[in-house]
Amino acid sequence: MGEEVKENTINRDCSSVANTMGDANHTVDSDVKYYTLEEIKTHNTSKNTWLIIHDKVYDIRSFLEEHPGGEEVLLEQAGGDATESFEDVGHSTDAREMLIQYYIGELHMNDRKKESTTETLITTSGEGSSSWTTWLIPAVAAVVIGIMYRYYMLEHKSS
Ligand code: HEM
Repeated sequence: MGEEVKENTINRDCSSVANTMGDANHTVDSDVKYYTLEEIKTHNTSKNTWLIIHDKVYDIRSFLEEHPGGEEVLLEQAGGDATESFEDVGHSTDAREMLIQYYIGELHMNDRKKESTTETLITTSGEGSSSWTTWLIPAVAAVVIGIMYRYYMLEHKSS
């Protein structure tokens, strides 16, 4: 009981923080609860099990015994980000749809990884430079061959 009251207070605090974050959230749905990583980490036992998958927070306490992959794997990830292990297994569409039942909120914006944005930037710039060299090397080669051919023809004519 006491814990529930505490959680509600934290949730309200978090969503008010999220509401003040402005453009980072685009339109902020006031019904969505935002949880900090610090709070999620405290839900790491078999009686109190939260997981993060793709920046969404799930309370999977009631699902532990039902999980076809066993409860151990879930408990290993409890209180943390299970996105990678969840994806590594290659869960079915059914498994993904099941997640909805356990959804309780979102990972706080400040605790989300920014890696994906960096990766995209690196990939984009990498692709850009590779397409540039793709046409430059054959173009230079064609010009050099053209000049060599011209010299060869001139020499051939004069002799
Ligand atoms: C709440 C999150 C999860 C849900 C709803 C879920 C659901 C399911 C379902 C329905 C299956 C049956 C196969 C399928 O339909 O894909 C399954 C299998 C499996 N899951 Fe999960 N899973 C969750 C999280 C995880 C995590 C975090 C891990 C790894 C750490 C994991 C590991 C496995 C493994 C290893 C199997 C294969 C079991 C087998 O084929 O013997 N699952 N899961």
